Amino acid sequence: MLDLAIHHRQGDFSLQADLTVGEGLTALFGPSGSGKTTLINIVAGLVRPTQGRLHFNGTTWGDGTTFVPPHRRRIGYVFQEGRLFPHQTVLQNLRYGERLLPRAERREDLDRIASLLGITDLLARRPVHLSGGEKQRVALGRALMTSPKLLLMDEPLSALDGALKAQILPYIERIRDDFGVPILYVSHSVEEVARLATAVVTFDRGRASAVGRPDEALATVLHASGGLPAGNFIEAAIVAHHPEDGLTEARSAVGPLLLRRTSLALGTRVRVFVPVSDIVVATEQVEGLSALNRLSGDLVAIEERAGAAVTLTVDCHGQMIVAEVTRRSLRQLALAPGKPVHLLFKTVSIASDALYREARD
Ligand SMILES: Nc1ncnc2c1ncn2[C@@H]1O[C@H](COP(=O)(O)OP(=O)(O)OP(=O)(O)O)[C@@H](O)[C@H]1O
Repeated sequence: MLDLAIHHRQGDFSLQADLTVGEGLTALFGPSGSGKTTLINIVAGLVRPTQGRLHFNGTTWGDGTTFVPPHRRRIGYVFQEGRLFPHQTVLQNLRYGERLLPRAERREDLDRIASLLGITDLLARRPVHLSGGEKQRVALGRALMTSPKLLLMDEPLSALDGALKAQILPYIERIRDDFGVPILYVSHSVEEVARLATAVVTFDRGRASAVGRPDEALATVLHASGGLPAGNFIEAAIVAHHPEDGLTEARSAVGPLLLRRTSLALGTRVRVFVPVSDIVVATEQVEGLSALNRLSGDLVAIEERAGAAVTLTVDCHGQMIVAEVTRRSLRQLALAPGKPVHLLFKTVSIASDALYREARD
């Protein structure tokens, strides 16, 4: 467990963070320049905070009197662009991480890591002969070969295009699920965070907010930023498959959900992303509509935005769901806080890549 309370000033920028980070993958999420990299550099010992304390699993890494240098923290660090040693082979790059450790502390097996990351056939190559995605997998392997107690990943996928990203995501999921090492993961990408994170710390102009659930943190951030694709993350468990209709049924706190057919096993926990733009708002139960998903709740907030759009927040059995209507619909439906509403959306509108497997049971 990582426990920190720090204040750091660099130039005009100041960072304030008071957090406890547990196991799993904790995403550090926020706009450019909000302090994410500064925070992980402080955790790594590469930047010494102006003030504060940092403890890891009961050991003090830094406070007013103690400062544990980076190489004694047992941290694996994966950077945006890999930073492999260009003149060494993949095997030598992997062994490098291991050589930093006394023999008795080497826990990781090279064959296992190479196979986990799908790089066994690349061991004799030099980085110049690897694709971007392969390089990043080797960088992940090198970090794991140091038998780290904590992994830091600073936008490890941001230099890769969409298809390569999609190839690497499952490897990061495996590391998260198989290694039992806490991961701090810096990202700008909602999709990455939604898929990978078990917890999220949001950053806003140097202020790191407490660790929260991914769906709540992301919904709040998207809502506040007005960023697209704004939407709702609904946590659910797969309860039935209906192959005859090509549908999968899931149960969630907001009600039953019908999804496009997936091959996930019954009981698997998923996060379903429902874009705001896909939700239709009704004040009465409507029949004769093709939308298969219907949630009910009470309107709790109305926020008029620039242009024609109005954002509604609806309390559906305790979870806030955000929807959007036009000003005209707001008037015509006489929407007001406290009014019961129904939210309808089509099953088919849930894109397959918006269905995320939950990290842990
Ligand atoms: N050595 C430094 N001296 C002064 N200011 C710095 C230094 N390093 C970073 N900064 C400033 O601190 C702020 C936070 O930077 P940081 O790299 O932590 O942000 P970030 O959230 O990781 O951004 P990005 O997502 O773009 O990587 C920025 O305003 C940056 O310009």
